[in-house]
Amino acid sequence: MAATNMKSIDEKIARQVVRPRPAESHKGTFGRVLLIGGNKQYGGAIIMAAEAAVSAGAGLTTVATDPVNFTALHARLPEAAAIDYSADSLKDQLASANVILCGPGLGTDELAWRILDLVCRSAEPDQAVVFDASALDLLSQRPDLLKEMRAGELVLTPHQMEWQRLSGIKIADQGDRANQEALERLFSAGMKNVILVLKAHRTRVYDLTGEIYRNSAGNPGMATGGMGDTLAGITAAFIGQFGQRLSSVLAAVYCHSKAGDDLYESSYLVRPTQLSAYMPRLMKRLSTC
Ligand SMILES: NC(=O)C1=CN([C@@H]2O[C@H](COP(=O)(O)OP(=O)(O)OC[C@H]3O[C@@H](n4cnc5c(N)ncnc54)[C@H](O)[C@@H]3O)[C@@H](O)[C@H]2O)[C@@H](O)CC1
Ligand SMILES: Nc1ncnc2c1ncn2[C@@H]1O[C@H](COP(=O)(O)OP(=O)(O)O)[C@@H](O)[C@H]1O
Repeated sequence: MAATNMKSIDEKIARQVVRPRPAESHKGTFGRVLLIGGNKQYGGAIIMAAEAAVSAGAGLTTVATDPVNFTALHARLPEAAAIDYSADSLKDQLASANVILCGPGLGTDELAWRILDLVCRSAEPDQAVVFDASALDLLSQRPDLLKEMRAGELVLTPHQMEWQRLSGIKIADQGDRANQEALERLFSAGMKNVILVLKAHRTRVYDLTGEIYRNSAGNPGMATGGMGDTLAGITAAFIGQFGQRLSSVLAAVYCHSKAGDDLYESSYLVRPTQLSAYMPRLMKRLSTC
């Protein structure tokens, strides 16, 4: 196992990543993000993820979902385009995206398996893939799919129960050494750009170099369904506009929790949609002073 070294995820990292926008930029500068998920039961999950992606600065956002969610998505988020995730056009969308987020509210039925298989097989080295929620539950039954992926960057964002399913490590035993070893088992030796975001009260981020990062922000007001979908959307947007880099993921983790902390100062709980709405102001502050 590689040597371990703990670092803090704090405002300094976020400030280095969230820089002022170049004057001559356009929507294409900030990434094409494709979000896949939202079955008939969990349309809210992919809508929250998409709202987070748009609010965190994704240049172009497309949502591939069950058509039953189209009206709600268009009403809630006119900035995003929508396609049917069971249609052949998903292949074209997968080919043209810079960042693919797969999983929020996807479910675990046969269609979900087909979609996951397509994402795993089609991702190219110039693309980043973020797996969250249902996609992680499916991958816990077929972890071999991960080893075959060619994506330039692969980000897994499990909470502790999802990580238990994927790694086989019980929540009580999820120490740094065990987590690192499980990550190394899940991926081929040659894969470099793999990032594990293990969500909890103090989220930890691991990569295959042995570095470990511990989040310094976050609060119990964020313990609300949809908060992880929101982090996944912010993460995809940050990779899309700031690049396929570990620092983009660390900044996303920090900004998500810092936004939660700012709102928690005057509110008993933090709704995921409020957190998303606050993101542009937080990013402006981080980028300017
Ligand atoms: N409005 C919506 O449509 C929502 C849909 N969701 C989707 O629902 C699907 C299944 O999610 P479920 O929440 O039912 O099942 P999960 O598998 O996500 O969670 C199962 C249980 O794990 C436990 N757990 C233990 N440690 C935890 C930790 N550190 N953080 C979070 N949970 C922890 C919790 O008690 C939780 O009820 C996913 O696809 C997800 O995206 C959720 O994101 C919630 C909101
Ligand atoms: N008590 C807490 N302290 C700090 N952060 C929290 C707390 N509870 C939840 N969070 C954060 O909220 C998010 C919850 O993610 P997740 O459980 O996947 O939600 P969902 O599946 O409902 O979208 C994670 O980023 C987690 O770190």
